[in-house]
Amino acid sequence: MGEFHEDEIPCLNFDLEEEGWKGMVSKVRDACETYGCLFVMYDITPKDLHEEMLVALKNLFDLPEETKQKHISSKPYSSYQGKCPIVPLSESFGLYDAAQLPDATQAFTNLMWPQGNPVLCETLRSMRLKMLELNFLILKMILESFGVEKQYDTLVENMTSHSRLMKYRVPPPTPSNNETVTDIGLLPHTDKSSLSILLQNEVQGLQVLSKQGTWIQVKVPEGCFVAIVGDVLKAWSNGRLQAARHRVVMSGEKERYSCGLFTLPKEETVIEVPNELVDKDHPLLYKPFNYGEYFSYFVSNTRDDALEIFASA
Ligand SMILES: O=C(O)CCC(=O)C(=O)O
Ligand SMILES: [Fe+2]
Repeated sequence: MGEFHEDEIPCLNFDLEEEGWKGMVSKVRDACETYGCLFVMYDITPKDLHEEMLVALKNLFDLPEETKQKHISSKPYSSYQGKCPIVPLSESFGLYDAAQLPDATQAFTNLMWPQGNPVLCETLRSMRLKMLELNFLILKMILESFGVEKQYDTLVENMTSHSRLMKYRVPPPTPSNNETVTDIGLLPHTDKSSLSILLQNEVQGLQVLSKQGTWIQVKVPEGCFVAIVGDVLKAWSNGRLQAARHRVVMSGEKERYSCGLFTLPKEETVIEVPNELVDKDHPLLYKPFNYGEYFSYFVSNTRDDALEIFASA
């Protein structure tokens, strides 16, 4: 088990005027290779959107259970998930494409508040757009760092998005009879996305597995986003970028709220390592594969090593 300090995960201030684009591109690439994740300070307008979003999340999860259960989707990981016996501390909503389709946010808010809630709807929409913008900005930096920025327009065309809204309850006190209680909020996984952007309240709980195999308690600086490399970028980059395995472990006495914006390829897209990323020192690790087929394979097998089994060359 190697040494690993939480504060090694870089926190980058995306004030590009001050730092310069090229310098930032190389720092993002380093972080994605070394940790598969980074913190980003990203200028938010209006300034308190982050706080408004956290209030919106609380209001949403405070709704009665039967209202929340109305959010049903045929897509996996999208319906409202309330009491789940494996991870009883967490509750979540998934929304497909919601960042790009303004009507989807409206439809969702109308379902939750039939009398309307325009303020909350606007907060959700603005925050999702901000997170989508940041997601694409980082993807652009990654392509540029590999000298394949000409692929950016195609990547954007072939990309869709998914967002998740999450609440984690306070874990129950440890019983005196030594019975184990679960403090797991979210089981260990790698994201099936290209890149994920997360936002959270002040309650920490996210843990990332280091290359050395130890769980790192991540301390997300206030107001920062977390960017996490998903399976798709790992495969596309011929294994050079790390898909960070992560989980949520709850402690303390406050509820945790978070929200994620995931970019993912449209179902029919073929993920293929660019020729520029294959050479004598970097033999091809992943054969071309169809994203929709990979996702279905994962949904029906939910194996940790799904990517390796499905797409190894
Ligand atoms: O709540 C978090 O911070 C993590 C969420 C997450 O990993 C996910 O939704 O994939
Ligand atoms: Fe995740």
